[in-house]
Amino acid sequence: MNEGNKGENIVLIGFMGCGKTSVTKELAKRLNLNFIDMDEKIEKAEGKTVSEIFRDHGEAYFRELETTYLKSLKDQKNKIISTGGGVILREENIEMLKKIGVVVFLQADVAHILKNIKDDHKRPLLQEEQDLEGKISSMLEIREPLYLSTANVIIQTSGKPIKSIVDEILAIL
Ligand SMILES: Nc1ncnc2c1ncn2[C@@H]1O[C@H](COP(=O)(O)OP(=O)(O)OP(=O)(O)O)[C@@H](O)[C@H]1O
Ligand SMILES: O=C(O)C1=C[C@@H](O)[C@@H](O)[C@H](O)C1
Ligand SMILES: [Mg+2]
Repeated sequence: MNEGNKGENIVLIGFMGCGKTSVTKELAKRLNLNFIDMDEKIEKAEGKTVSEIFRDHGEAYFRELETTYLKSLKDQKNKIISTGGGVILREENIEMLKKIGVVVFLQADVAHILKNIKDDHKRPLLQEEQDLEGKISSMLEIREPLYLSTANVIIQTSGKPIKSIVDEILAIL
């Protein structure tokens, strides 16, 4: 893998519903490596879903858990790591992500994101949103520059099947 050693992990970042978890699992299968899904690990450690953590303790508490969990990944090697969509909101997280592995940004447009999340109510920041499309657009406006400046590799995912996205990542790395 290029990009120096960087723990030889692959770290996937991107907006909610861009496909991080699905691509991570497929990449891990193809490379015969283990994967880590940060949201799933935090849920397991807390014994609650992400939505329940937001409901019971608020977003700030979840962000602390996210940073603490990220710190615990510093000695990981040869893993495919899927992050939460908001992991790039903290500068200290960005610095850690860059050290942990090669960072791949799955860049999706609003239509692709909307299609992937519309029947799924597990994302607290989008729950009970009347104008889902408008909300995604305004969040993307703030987050896109952060994803872009964190990433070593950018992959367009809109309209592509998971397998093609994985093929593209493997061709680049
Ligand atoms: N390229 C794609 N083509 C078709 N379906 C997709 C694609 N990417 C994701 N999906 C579907 O969209 C849904 C959300 O995908 P996934 O959970 O992988 O996203 P995520 O980026 O991990 O989201 P979150 O940040 O909320 O964890 C899943 O049902 C998945 O099967
Ligand atoms: O984009 C976000 O801020 C989030 C995305 C999810 O992966 C979860 O980490 C949580 O719902 C917050
Ligand atoms: Mg996910």
